[in-house]
Amino acid sequence: MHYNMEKVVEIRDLFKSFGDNHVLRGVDLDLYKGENLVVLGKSGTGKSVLIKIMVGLLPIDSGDITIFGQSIKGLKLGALNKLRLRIGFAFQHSALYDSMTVRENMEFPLTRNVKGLTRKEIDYRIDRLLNSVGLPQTANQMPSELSGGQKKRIGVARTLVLEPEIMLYDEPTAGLDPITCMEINHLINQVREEFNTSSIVITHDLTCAKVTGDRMAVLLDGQFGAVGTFDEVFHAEADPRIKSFYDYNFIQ
Ligand SMILES: Nc1ncnc2c1ncn2[C@@H]1O[C@H](COP(=O)(O)OP(=O)(O)OP(=O)(O)O)[C@@H](O)[C@H]1O
Repeated sequence: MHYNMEKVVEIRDLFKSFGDNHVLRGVDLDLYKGENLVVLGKSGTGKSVLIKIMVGLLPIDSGDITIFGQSIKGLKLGALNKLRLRIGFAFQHSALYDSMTVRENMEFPLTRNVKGLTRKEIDYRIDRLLNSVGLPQTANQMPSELSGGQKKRIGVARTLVLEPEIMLYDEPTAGLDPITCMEINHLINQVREEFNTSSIVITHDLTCAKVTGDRMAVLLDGQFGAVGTFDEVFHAEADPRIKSFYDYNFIQ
């Protein structure tokens, strides 16, 4: 087991609706320190909504989320921004700025959020991360010159530049070929080892789930219907809704 029992995120009885669309209906979930937690669920079940609530981009209807022991409900903007800096969000579409080089892309969040760093310190952090993701040679390239997998790696490196304690990966392997998917899966595990992060990985990719996840949490009809290791969740007597998901998806 890679993680310990200290909770970094506690979600309790969380409700979120948009008009008549009752998306989250009493969600409970914990993220433990050092854990990779995979969130699975059909399209439109509310995975992204949950992540957006966590980083304060959407308000809570009722229930609560506690992050690093602090309730996010009613948090003032200053405190929310401080909390957000401890959470790294690796977007589905790596979201690099097309007009900036890789180095500039990484420098931008750093100089905007951390004051007083010297040129040497900035370069040291960027070079270290480019090495960690295996792409030191791309520093002066434009995003348009990178492959899809390389863009994802740079997206992860850019997220890590602020040294987050929690990483949120939104469909990290979407649109990649199977070999590149595997490289990204290994990168997610490597990031945990190297930077001591706790992570939530949202994915539809069961290979990604199996390789990266300590635990799976399956969102079904507004609640986590099953939470456990891959084998605990995907077994022969599982809920038919999970089995259909599993049969549809499973590769090996
Ligand atoms: N800002 C919003 N306003 C209104 N409805 C929204 C908003 N954001 C999300 N929804 C609705 O909430 C539901 C859940 O959306 P969400 O994006 O969380 O799904 P998801 O599980 O992440 O799906 P996918 O796997 O396709 O990314 C959808 O029905 C969506 O239309």
